[in-house]
Amino acid sequence: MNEYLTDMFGSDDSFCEKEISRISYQNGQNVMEELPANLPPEEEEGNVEYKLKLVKPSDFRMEHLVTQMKWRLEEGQGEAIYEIGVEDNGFLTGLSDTEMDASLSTLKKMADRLGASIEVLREKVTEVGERKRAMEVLVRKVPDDQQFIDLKLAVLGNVDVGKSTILGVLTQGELDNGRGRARLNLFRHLHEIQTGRTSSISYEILGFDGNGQVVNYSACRSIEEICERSSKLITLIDLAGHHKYLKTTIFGLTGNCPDFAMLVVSANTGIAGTTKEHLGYALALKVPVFVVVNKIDMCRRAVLDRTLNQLEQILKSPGVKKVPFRIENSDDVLTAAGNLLANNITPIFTVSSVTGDNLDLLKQFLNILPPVTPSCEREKRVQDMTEFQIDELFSVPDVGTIVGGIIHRGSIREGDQLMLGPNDTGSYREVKVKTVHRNRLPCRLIQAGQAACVALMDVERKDIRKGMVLVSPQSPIVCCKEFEADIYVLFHSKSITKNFQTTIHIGTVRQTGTIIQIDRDHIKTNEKARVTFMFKYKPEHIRVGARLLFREGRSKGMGEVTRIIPFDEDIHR
Ligand SMILES: Nc1nc2c(ncn2[C@@H]2O[C@H](COP(=O)(O)OP(=O)(O)OP(=O)(O)O)[C@@H](O)[C@H]2O)c(=O)[nH]1
Repeated sequence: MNEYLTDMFGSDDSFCEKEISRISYQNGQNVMEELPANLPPEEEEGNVEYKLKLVKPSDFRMEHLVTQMKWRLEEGQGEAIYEIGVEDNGFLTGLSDTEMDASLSTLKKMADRLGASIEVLREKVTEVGERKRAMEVLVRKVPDDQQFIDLKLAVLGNVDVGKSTILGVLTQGELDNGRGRARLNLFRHLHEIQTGRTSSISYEILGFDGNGQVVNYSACRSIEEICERSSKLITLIDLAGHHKYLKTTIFGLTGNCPDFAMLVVSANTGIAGTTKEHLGYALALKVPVFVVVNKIDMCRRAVLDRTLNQLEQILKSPGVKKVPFRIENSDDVLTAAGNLLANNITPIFTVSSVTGDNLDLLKQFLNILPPVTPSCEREKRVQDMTEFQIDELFSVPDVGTIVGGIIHRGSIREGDQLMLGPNDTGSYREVKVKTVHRNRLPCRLIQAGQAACVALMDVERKDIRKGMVLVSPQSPIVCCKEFEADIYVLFHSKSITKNFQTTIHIGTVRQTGTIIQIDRDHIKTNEKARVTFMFKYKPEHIRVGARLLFREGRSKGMGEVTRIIPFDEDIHR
């Protein structure tokens, strides 16, 4: 973390101007070059496979090809990219039409054997001498232990930029009228309909079928139907834009562990209000970001260019160090999705929710967004002891108490015996899982990384609070009221000393805490320190290595938990 990120959180709104004068930039140009004529050499690991041709393979070779496809799909958690007509060193040799047709037919047979679908993403035609073609194909197969491939996407941005509207348009399949029509069905509370502002977190889903076609409410009547028809499902987490709801927004971001964040900016107002702060939080939590500039129907080209330039300066600034990449066509979408994680690219879309301009590019991008966690890491977490973090509570007549949240480790099945806690005195109690639901549908099993709802037997709602966990009975207890952390102050008007009180966010834990020890007299903006925090009210279940954010008024900081001081009830009496 360096000092420039503090500009994201500081109260100094002249940041953009300062940055513009500090950095030279190529006005309006994509920093990425055009897709090269050749690709980088094939990598052994990962989900991308190069195949020069797949013409009439022998039975023996076919077996090998199918096994290899299965492995590539596992590497990509259900998605693999095949580059046909490309040599292992990345050279785009290309194939004649007949060879390409035969290769695609073999690829289709291989996919059929595994129950996977194929979708051609793009084609390159080389015209030097004889006409030759190379193709990029997406192979998708929902892993056996999953109902669909799923990703979580947090939607961030200032108030009124059109976050709920974009979600409404994507999930309902109907354009907006510029006066709030599309966002209407996303609101949860009466006061939200009255003010038009999102104050709580709402979750929407957008599906894609095996051919990359959108599956949403335009053709489906229920969430069940969307889930059934989708092979990839994106959960869109609509977070509030207004400053007043910043705590809820941070909670949504830390508690939901999104795979990606979509920062929405209004073309006519540019970087305003909470935009920089939202971007800063996503960066602090290391969530990959892409930007959607909305409402392009409302402004002149010059105004849009000013917004884009402003954005590019912030993204390129030393604290952010991203490569802004404007998306203008389908080719850009594929380049951006392929480079998002490895090459620090931040794609910038320019759309209108009223005219629908470029929304097809955004949908295409969402369809091919790759999974973030490497498959080996995911597998390790699935095998680990269970830990489910609670971020929502419901009481349903005839069912009882239901907890919603994310399973970070292990798996949960109906009938499992788990420990629920910590309560106010730091203890955990045995509970039995009645049923498990994902996307409002019952399911057999949930696994690490998934968001789900778990109905518990014989537990009263009043005995549970957000931030509690469900863990395996064998799990080591990591409950504490005091913990050590390395912190970094993003903004404080003076200096932070011992006894400083702040709201601490760690995953779904949100509680006031006090610095009771600090390894120096005081810390100011841009400075680091090792501190000991003490929660004000009750012990919490947290882990070493967890990222934390703290915020009080205009003071903001981030850090990492380095040591847990195990909670001993007697000491705290
Ligand atoms: N002309 C035009 N209006 C839009 C567009 N997108 C959204 N709007 C309008 O902008 C207003 C604000 O949209 P919302 O979706 O409520 O904004 P929001 O970012 O979700 O706001 P918060 O929930 O308060 O954070 C509504 O009246 C929309 O109809 C667009 O592309 N063009």
